[in-house]
Amino acid sequence: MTQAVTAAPSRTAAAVRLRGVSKAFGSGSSSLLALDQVSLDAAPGEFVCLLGASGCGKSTLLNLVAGLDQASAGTVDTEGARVALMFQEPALFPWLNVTANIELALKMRGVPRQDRRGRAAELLDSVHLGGFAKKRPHQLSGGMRQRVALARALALTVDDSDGGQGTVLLMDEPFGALDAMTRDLLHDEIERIWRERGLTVLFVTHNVREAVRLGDRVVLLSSRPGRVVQEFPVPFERPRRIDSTEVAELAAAVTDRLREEVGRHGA
Ligand SMILES: Nc1ncnc2c1ncn2[C@@H]1O[C@H](COP(=O)(O)OP(=O)(O)OP(=O)(O)O)[C@@H](O)[C@H]1O
Repeated sequence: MTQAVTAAPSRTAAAVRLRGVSKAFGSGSSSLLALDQVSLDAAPGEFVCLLGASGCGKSTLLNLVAGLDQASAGTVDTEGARVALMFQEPALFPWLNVTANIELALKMRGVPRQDRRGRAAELLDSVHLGGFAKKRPHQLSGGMRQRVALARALALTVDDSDGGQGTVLLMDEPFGALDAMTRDLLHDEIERIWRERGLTVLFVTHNVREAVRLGDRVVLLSSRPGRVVQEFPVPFERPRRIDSTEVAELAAAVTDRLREEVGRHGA
């Protein structure tokens, strides 16, 4: 294996900082501890993948970072960053065309009416959907719908002062429902957009190879309750191929560790 290895850039501040975060659902004897004392940082511009068995609290963790839910203990800090969330289901409004779906997000972000059409066109160009502005969601493939969902997430974070720097994008298995070929293309796309916009990404997936293909770092969570078990830096040069030897080898090591965890908890 002769692939070049690049050192991770030195980073100082954190865009996302979790310290001793626990989350319990319910109370008394029926209470369920979903996250237990999770401490985790994502540096500005870092791509962090969260991996774990089903039910280990990955979505709960993203919801806490998004401010959609409150931690039972500990602190969640996003340093004033704009935070957007993207899910496995694109959840577009079916009665609106692609442009109108994006314009609605821009409206929610407070972009003046006269600027919305142009901004929506820019965002659609950036996800390579410039020719599909008038289509309704049902006229698009699953991969295209996820591109629209990505453009909409970016629309919710527009800020002219910094061109997108200072945005935290939370992605909850965004490509989980797509076929392998489409997913591969979208890996290239999200990597390009992440780079161009200097986004900080927290990316939840069940797919170990996907995590190694995309992440600067892969964070492995245990289940019941979710705890950080191990972090794997991914030092390989980008762009990576999901079927490359180096990705496969590291993914195998991560999978072994994941199996140990799943075995321990009987999930
Ligand atoms: N609102 C809720 N009320 C009660 N329990 C919840 C709630 N949300 C999540 N849980 C429980 O917390 C645990 C963690 O759930 P979460 O959805 O965060 O896991 P996950 O790792 O994202 O799972 P998956 O990989 O299957 O999507 C699970 O046991 C789940 O049943």
